[in-house]
This record gives sequence, structure tokens and C-alpha cells, in this order.
Amino acid sequence: MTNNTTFPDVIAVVPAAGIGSRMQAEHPKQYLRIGQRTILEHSIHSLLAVPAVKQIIVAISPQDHWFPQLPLAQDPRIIVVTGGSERADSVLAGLQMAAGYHWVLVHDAARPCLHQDDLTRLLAITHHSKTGGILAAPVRDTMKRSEPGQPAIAHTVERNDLWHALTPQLFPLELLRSCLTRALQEGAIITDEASALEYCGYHPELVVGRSDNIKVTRPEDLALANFYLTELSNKESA
Ligand SMILES: Nc1ccn([C@@H]2O[C@H](COP(=O)(O)OP(=O)(O)OP(=O)(O)O)[C@@H](O)[C@H]2O)c(=O)n1
Ligand SMILES: C[C@](O)(CO)[C@H](O)COP(=O)(O)O
Repeated sequence: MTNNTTFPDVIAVVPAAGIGSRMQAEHPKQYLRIGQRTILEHSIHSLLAVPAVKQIIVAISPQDHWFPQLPLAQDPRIIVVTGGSERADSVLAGLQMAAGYHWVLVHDAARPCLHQDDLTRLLAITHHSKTGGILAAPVRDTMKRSEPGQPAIAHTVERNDLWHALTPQLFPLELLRSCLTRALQEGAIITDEASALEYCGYHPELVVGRSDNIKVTRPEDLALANFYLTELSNKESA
């Protein structure tokens, strides 16, 4: 993707109101440091690296006393809202504050290793898509479905056409807002934004993304994210 490719202005929502229970850290994982920045700062700066991203709405927990201490808290491009009990509720809280843009991008605070090339390839769908799309990585391993609640194999899942959904996910703002509102009101289980559109009958585009765009979830992910961010920093300064 050439750097002079132009995209429409985009607003972003960053859900950052989780407690990071699986990380088993002393405080929410988005505030763990990698190098000179917190994971949240890395994730937000990866979005601000692309000029098309004009504003970022960060959804934080009511108990969050970390965010105001970050330099980003003073950035006029950043708007803070209170998140909800589930990730989807936090995203919807952010969407309620979004206005003035046709496109909205949602990116997990816990995904600090986003490459600019991946973001620009996702933004490129604005040139042809009316439904939006997501970064996703094709599954590489053989996938198994377990017996319900048992560590025993029920069967192998066909892995052709099977993908890991990543973030950012990019949608028309009003479409995402209406689909997510309806899906949650009707009790659907929504773990990413694309599933809200699927619930409403849409088929968002899959844009191949790097598999090192990991979501820091468990303790062993921190060292891996550190490695990937070092690689990313070396690549961007080369
Ligand atoms: N009520 C919630 C729950 C999660 N998130 C955010 O959604 C992203 C992905 O969620 P996940 O990795 O599950 O984070 P946590 O919910 O914090 O982790 P855990 O499930 O281990 O508690 C994270 O950036 C998290 O901060 C959020 O904004 N609001
Ligand atoms: C949005 C997401 O990162 C796509 O894979 C994932 O669904 C978040 O799930 P979590 O359980 O909230 O971490």
C-alpha cells in the first residue's frame, strides 16, 4: 500500500474497560508496560500512526485510575467514555459518543502489535465496501471440537475457510450501531463487531492480517508481545 493512498476520515473506538482476569496481573493488562509504553498506549499509537484516524474514543472502567495518568489523556484526539460489563457494551458506549464520521474502526486495547500495513489494507476496503470488514488470520493448526466440558476430542473441525478474527474491525458507523444495538437487545452473544452484523444478516469482508497481531490475554503473551513490538520498532525505524 503506497503511503499517499487516501482514505475517508475514520473515528475509532478502543474497548479498554476489561479487568484482564486471564492475565493474572496486579492490574488490568492494558496498563502493563512493554518498553516505554503501556499496552494501551501501543494500541492507540498504532491507530494514530495513520492520518485517516482522526479521533479515538476509549472506553474505560469506572474504577480506572490509570488512564488519566497517561500523556495520551491530554491528547485532543482522545475522548473517554465509561465502558460496560461486557466488551460489546463498552464498544456500544463508545459508538454512542461517535458522530460526524461515516466509518468507525474498533480495535482492542489488548492488541498492541498492529502493523501500519495491516491497518491501511483494512482501510482500503472503504473504497469498495458498503458493509465493512475485519482483519483476520487463516487458521494454521488442525482444529478440534471437544466433548462439551470435557478435555476429550469430539471431532476435527474442517479448517479450510476457518479464520481467527482479529481487530481492527471497520464498519459504517450507523450500520454497526444499529446492528450491535439490536443484537444486544435480542440477547445475542456478541464477542466481536462482525458477529453483530452477521446476526443482522450481513457478510463482512475478511482482510488477511498478520498472525503476530496478538491479543495479550494470558501471562505468556506478554513476552511474545514484547518480542513482536521490538521487531515492529526495528522495522519502522529501518
Ligand atoms: N467489559 C469489557 C471487557 C473487555 N473490554 C476490552 O475488550 C478487549 C478484549 O477483551 P479481553 O481480551 O477479554 O480483555 P478482558 O476482558 O480484560 O480479559 P479477561 O477476559 O481475561 O478478563 C480488551 O481490550 C478489554 O479491555 C472492555 O472494553 N470492556
Ligand atoms: C474481538 C476479538 O479480539 C476478536 O478475536 C475477540 O473476540 C475478543 O474476545 P475477548 O474474549 O473479549 O477477548
